[in-house]
Amino acid sequence: MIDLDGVGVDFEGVRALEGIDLRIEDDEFVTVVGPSGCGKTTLLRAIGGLQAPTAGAVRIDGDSPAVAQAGARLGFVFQNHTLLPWKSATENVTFLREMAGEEPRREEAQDLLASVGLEGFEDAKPRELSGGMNQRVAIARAIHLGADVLLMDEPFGELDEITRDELGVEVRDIWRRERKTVVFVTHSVPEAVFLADRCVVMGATGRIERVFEIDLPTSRDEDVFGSRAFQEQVAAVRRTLHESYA
Ligand SMILES: Nc1ncnc2c1ncn2[C@@H]1O[C@H](COP(=O)(O)OP(=O)(O)OP(=O)(O)O)[C@@H](O)[C@H]1O
Repeated sequence: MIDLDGVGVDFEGVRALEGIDLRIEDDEFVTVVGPSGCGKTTLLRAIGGLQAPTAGAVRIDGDSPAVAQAGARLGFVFQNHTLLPWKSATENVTFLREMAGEEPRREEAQDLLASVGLEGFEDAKPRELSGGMNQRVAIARAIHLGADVLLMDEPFGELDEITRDELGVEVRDIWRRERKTVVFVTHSVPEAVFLADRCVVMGATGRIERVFEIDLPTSRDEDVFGSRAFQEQVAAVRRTLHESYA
């Protein structure tokens, strides 16, 4: 369980986060949505131990994020996939465990690559793969690391809309299969609603404006985008954002 208790972050004169109280249960898929500069990345960095809060505390199963990170319980997937350009897809997936002194588990890595749609690309280098394919490798890498918690910051931000939709469906499938806790930051309202069990809407002041329980089937495919339930919830989240920024 991830517990944020009164978390605030100040950067010399800029209040990026204020009074964030949020509890994320194990195996939950939580999205964080809001416009540029509202503090989404800072929130994710605070959860991941990459940014120390100036107020309040973050706990992951009772531990500090630094302890959780040292135990490889946190996996990061960022907009820029941060793969090593000279390594193959398989080597990029196994690399972090090797760094920790383990024997590479190539077969397991290749099964994971197949499960994210990359069968046949095991030996390809990042430059030989599209942006969406490289993000799939980065997701496989985080899962291979054995992290219980995936922290994803705009991982599809640079991809075209169709690829984003496809990857969204895949990430939900992976999440269901692997039983991970996911915190996923995006500025896309439809993406935030499609992926989430709960969607956290950030307000202009670096605060949580509202948390929506998303009422959609657990198993979701592209058909969800056309459903009335989906469109109504997208509209409700949009209304909250517009009210907050009015
Ligand atoms: N290292 C830093 N030093 C100073 N100010 C910062 C730093 N990091 C973030 N900020 C400021 O904190 C606020 C929140 O930034 P943050 O990156 O968390 O927003 P965001 O919602 O993720 O934006 P985006 O969607 O553009 O990535 C912004 O005003 C930003 O300029």
